Amino acid sequence: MRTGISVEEALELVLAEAKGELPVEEVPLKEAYGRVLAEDLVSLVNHPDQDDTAIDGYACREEDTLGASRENPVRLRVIGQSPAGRPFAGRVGRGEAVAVYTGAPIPEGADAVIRVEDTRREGDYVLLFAPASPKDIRPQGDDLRKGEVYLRRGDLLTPGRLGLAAAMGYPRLKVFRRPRVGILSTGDEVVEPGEPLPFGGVYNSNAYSLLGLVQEAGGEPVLLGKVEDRPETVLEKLEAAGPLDLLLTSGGVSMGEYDVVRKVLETAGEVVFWKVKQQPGGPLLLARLGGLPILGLPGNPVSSMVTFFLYGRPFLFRLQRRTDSPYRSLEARVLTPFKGAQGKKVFRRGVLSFEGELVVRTTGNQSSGVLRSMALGNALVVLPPDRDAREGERVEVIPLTFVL
Ligand SMILES: Nc1nc2c(c(=O)[nH]1)N[C@H]1C(S)=C(S)[C@@H](COP(=O)(O)OP(=O)(O)OC[C@H]3O[C@@H](n4cnc5c(N)ncnc54)[C@H](O)[C@@H]3O)O[C@H]1N2
Ligand code: MOO
Repeated sequence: MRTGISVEEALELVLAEAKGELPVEEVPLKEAYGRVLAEDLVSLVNHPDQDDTAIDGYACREEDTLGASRENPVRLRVIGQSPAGRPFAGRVGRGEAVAVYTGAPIPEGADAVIRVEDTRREGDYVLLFAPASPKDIRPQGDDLRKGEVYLRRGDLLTPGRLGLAAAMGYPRLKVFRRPRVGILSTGDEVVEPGEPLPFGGVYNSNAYSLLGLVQEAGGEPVLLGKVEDRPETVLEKLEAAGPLDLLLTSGGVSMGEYDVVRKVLETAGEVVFWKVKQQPGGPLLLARLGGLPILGLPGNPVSSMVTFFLYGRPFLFRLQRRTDSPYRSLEARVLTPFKGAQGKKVFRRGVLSFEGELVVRTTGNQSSGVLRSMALGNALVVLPPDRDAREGERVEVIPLTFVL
């Protein structure tokens, strides 16, 4: 077992556990939002399908209209129309025009369009007060070319990508099965909301903040309740949970030897590391039980959330082969001081905003037990070991908003 490792080493060891392949399932487009593509998508069509018009007006030959103006209009004979979806079948010859509507194919023979505002219809004829131009013709395949790959395995299906998949002609998509993430709480003082709170008790907030974080990361949370004192209960809960891709435990990792989860992991499984040089979340533990990776998150409400965000989320992204990063760093100017820690990388909670530049303020009390900081804050302020941040300095911040 390794111990007292850096944040970077810990992340590497966690990611090395994301070896499994998630099964692939097929879903209709209307259920695919927020899922992760399991295949590259090649466009089945061109978009536009043909050269088409971006404006309502008339299609004609540019050379027939050169020099047209208010004073000297050009007169063309209207030989038909081409609404979107019902293309004009004939050919546009010299001195002729076809009425076209946005999205309609440009009729054969025409190489320019003019907007209706620059014309006047006179029975079978149209007067052009300006030259027609090719600039409002959208060439075939301007957006999508048949046979080209526009979406890749591992791409999160955002609204724009869902629309793109539809535009490429796919009614159903192959996506990865959501990773199943077990959430197991420990601690005799922990009770479920709704139950009476005994003396010294605390409501189980970790299970629910983790449930939200797992869902944000594309996973399917499986609430496993609370572990009792007997080591067998851990194994019983795991058996009852069915197959999992990751297990999160919360609590009972700081001192270890009295903790039931740690006992089980040391005897029935294998501890990879325990303790990372960071705050909050220093007592983080990584283990395996059978083939199942386990993150032993510290019990303090802020610590369990921050460690999931820094390690659990990247693990789930890697497992889903996600092409986007689990988090990103920005630089912001500090408007309130933040305190660092000796020998530890520190993750304070802040409110990030744009006020002519990116600025960050503290959420207030930075204790690992003050969950309000995670509810108020929208960013982690990252301080290297042995470094405070004074007002006016620039610091690294990691937004906690989940799609950038
Ligand atoms: N002597 C030492 N004491 C502590 C150390 C240490 O190194 N030496 N480390 C501190 C740090 S850092 C942290 S973080 C915590 C981690 O503690 P555990 O993971 O063992 O968690 P617990 O002791 O069970 O609980 C800590 C705290 O969190 C509350 N908690 C636990 N589970 C939940 C839950 N599901 N929902 C809400 N709150 C929960 C619990 O009541 C405690 O207040 O240890 C420090 N101590
Ligand atoms: O570092 Mo512990 O994780 O909150 O106090």
